[in-house]
Amino acid sequence: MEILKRSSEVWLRELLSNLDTFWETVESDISKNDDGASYLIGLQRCIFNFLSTALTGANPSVSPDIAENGWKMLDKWLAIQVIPTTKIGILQPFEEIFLHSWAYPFFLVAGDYQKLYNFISENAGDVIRLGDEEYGLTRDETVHNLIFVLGFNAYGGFSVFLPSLIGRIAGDTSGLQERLRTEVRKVCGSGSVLNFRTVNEMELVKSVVYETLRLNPPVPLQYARARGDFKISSHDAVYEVKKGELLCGYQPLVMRDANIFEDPEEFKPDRFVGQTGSKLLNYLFWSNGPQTGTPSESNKQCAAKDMVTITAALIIANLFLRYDKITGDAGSIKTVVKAT
Ligand code: HEM
Repeated sequence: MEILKRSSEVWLRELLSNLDTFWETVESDISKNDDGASYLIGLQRCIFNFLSTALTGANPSVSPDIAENGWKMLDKWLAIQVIPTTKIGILQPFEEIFLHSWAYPFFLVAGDYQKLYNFISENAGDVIRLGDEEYGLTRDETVHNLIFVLGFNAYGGFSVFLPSLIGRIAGDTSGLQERLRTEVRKVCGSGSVLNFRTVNEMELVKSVVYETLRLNPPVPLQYARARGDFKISSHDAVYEVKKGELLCGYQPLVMRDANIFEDPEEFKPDRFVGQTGSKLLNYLFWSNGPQTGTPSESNKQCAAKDMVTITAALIIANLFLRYDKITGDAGSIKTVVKAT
């Protein structure tokens, strides 16, 4: 949380400059390919460069190997951790036997991990000093924790979330793009620039972010072991939970609760707009807690709960300052029409 607070100035600058590079690459790829261009590699590169600089202060541009391959190193490190819990959908029981039955050994990614370790250790001086002076952490502890927050929480989370957000917008044919564009340009017109304050005024943009997280929570499962006996209530029943029992929360089910959300299976861009809409934020749980909650050391809610939604809103706003229209899906962009 301290790192997030300290990084707020760098955050916006790094996000926007890396997005410029990303969209320039997409434009150049589209111009070479009539069928459109896959953007996932460019997006991951963008997210990695932006987050590494914003969170740790280590800018990948100082290391050609990390700038070129850092995102790939994290992908492999993430893969061996999440494959045992991820449904692939191939023939059972082989998936259970071969993919979900053991933890993968660290040596498979040890070389790349060491490169990331050295990069952070050599280039994240301010944050490492902070860990030492304010929190009594050794260099080793700080670097491992930075790699985890950067690689798993931040890079992993955005790598899953952003394709579904971009795909939702690029694939829309209901007129949503026109409405988003109008809102963004109204707020950012007449001399106002895009920043945390102006993006906060964009009600529809924020609602689209929330609605995407409601229908496609990037981290669908949460587990926890009860620390004591307690009772948990649903709309119509109360369940007793005993100390030590393992609980599993499945977000896609929770956030399609028909008692709370009208037409729960439908993507409604305006769902969270206005006073009635904002009450629904009490039931938006993508961050392992309600959107109206506060992450703290005494809960397990995503430390970057607000940064994630505001960053996603900035990405949409930036898109509609740059383009009038885009078409594509969660993996590729087919066409872009530059802002007139
Ligand atoms: C789209 C991006 C993100 C998503 C979807 C996401 C989602 C989540 C979720 C679901 C949890 C709870 C995990 C659990 O206990 O089961 C969590 C925890 C956490 N997230 Fe995020 N997160 C994102 C981005 C970030 C970023 C950018 C940071 C950077 C600081 C961050 C830092 C954390 C931390 C430190 C925790 C652990 C909190 C604790 O255990 O007390 N997350 N995140």
